[in-house]
Amino acid sequence: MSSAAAAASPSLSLLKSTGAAVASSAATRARATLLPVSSKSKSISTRPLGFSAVLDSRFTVQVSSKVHSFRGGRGTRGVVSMAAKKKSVGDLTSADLKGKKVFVRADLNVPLDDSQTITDDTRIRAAIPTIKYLIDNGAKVILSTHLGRPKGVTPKFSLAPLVPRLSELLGIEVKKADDCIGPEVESLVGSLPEGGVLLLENVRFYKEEEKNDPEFAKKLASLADLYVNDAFGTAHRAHASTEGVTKFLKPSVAGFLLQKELDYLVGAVSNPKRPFAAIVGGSKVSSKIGVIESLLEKCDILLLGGGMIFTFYKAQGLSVGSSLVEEDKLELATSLLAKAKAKGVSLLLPTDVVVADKFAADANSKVVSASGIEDGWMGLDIGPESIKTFNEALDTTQTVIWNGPMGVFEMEKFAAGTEAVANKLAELSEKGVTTIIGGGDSVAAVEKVGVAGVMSHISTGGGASLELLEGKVLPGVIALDEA
Ligand SMILES: Nc1ncnc2c1ncn2[C@@H]1O[C@H](COP(=O)(O)OP(=O)(O)OP(=O)(O)O)[C@@H](O)[C@H]1O
Ligand SMILES: O=C(O)[C@H](O)COP(=O)(O)O
Repeated sequence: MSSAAAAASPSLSLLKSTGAAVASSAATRARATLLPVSSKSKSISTRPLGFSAVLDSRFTVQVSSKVHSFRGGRGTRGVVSMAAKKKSVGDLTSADLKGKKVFVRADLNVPLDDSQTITDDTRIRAAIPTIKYLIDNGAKVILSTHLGRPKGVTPKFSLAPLVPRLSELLGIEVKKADDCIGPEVESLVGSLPEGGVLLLENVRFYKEEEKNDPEFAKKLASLADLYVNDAFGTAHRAHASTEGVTKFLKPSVAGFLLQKELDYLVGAVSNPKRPFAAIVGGSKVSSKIGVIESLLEKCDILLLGGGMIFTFYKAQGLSVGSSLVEEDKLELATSLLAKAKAKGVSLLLPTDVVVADKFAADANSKVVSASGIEDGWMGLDIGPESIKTFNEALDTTQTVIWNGPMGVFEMEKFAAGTEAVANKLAELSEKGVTTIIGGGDSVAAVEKVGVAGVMSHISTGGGASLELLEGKVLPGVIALDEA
């Protein structure tokens, strides 16, 4: 049985009582979201986007002595810093590349099904521009990646299934080594022609990779003359092939994908066209604290969805039935709401939810107000009134970043909220709004809805994009040479 009886009036007074900017009507909400914006936008620098733009001073201190800080309205209350640019593969000409052995670290960690067929080749396609550029300029490409999290040599994590797709996309026959270091690899590298590509075996077959072992990094480096890091998805890992190797190879430069990811995720977020909205969902508030806190410093509007909202509801004194709640994060939820209020950020929590009588695709479900969740029911999606409110808020924006689904979108019954956000962002993107999808499940949702092609940027890194948005240092980026 499924009924969609939206309960009349959610307990907005409760939601408002701690200061969350949850307004009581769509019109009021629209005004609420617009009010803080003008005071903020005037004080933001209009520097061109570049991946040298960084989220906070921690990021830049180590890469440049030339750091400019901007202090302005609420959006820049944290220090938004700019550092000198990283050197890019595009800065290297055929004079630099012809005949040179180039170690390219990509993130080709793609999903494979039980028959070892690639089920999503996005990461392979994303790595192609850098490899092609190197091929076209006569370099000998030594391509390295990890696949999965193997413990030692594990046949199911071999890179062999990647070779046909890589060859097809590059239009050349890609060779594969059975190892990533050692005499056999050295001999294959020795016979690589200019414009040839050799794929090394899974670099995580060696435990030394994740330990960032200097001797292992040195062995990888000894294969090549210079280094290109295009593995954005792994840039948050200080591993031998992402960080260690840069100590032995000069120049060490950024690939085109890495550069594009940083342009969007760092550039657009630290210097956004305003109004700037962030949509944060996903299962738990604990895994998104850092990103929420960081975005509260920068955004004008914050929309929250997913399993985490029930911790916020409970912190407001609402009943949440058997919804996902992190009891030890109730105080934190209250303080995040207070922080949003103090910063003048328009924080919207869903005012209605889709509840189910069990966590299953065939559960009975109904729509209730945020204050109407009964015992025995769990919230698994945001409701139609919330979708409408979120859409109205998003209609006022110029930049939107989205991380984490609004509900259990893997089950059709609870996918409407996530799909509505995906469709809204597609519509806004077509109108010129900058739309950035921050990796992980939100990317899967956008692909499921079939609107991936229209977004301004879809990150290839789940964990890496989250860490970047939290303002954390990415070791794989820091280690690269400055331009
Ligand atoms: N109301 C809810 N109750 C329980 N689970 C939920 C709810 N809403 C969303 N989820 C689940 O949250 C999961 C995604 O959460 P997660 O925090 O991993 O998001 P993410 O940012 O996309 O993560 P990642 O980047 O690691 O994939 C989805 O599998 C979804 O089913
Ligand atoms: O899929 C990812 O997020 C990256 O490839 C990094 O993988 P890891 O989380 O196993 O380091």
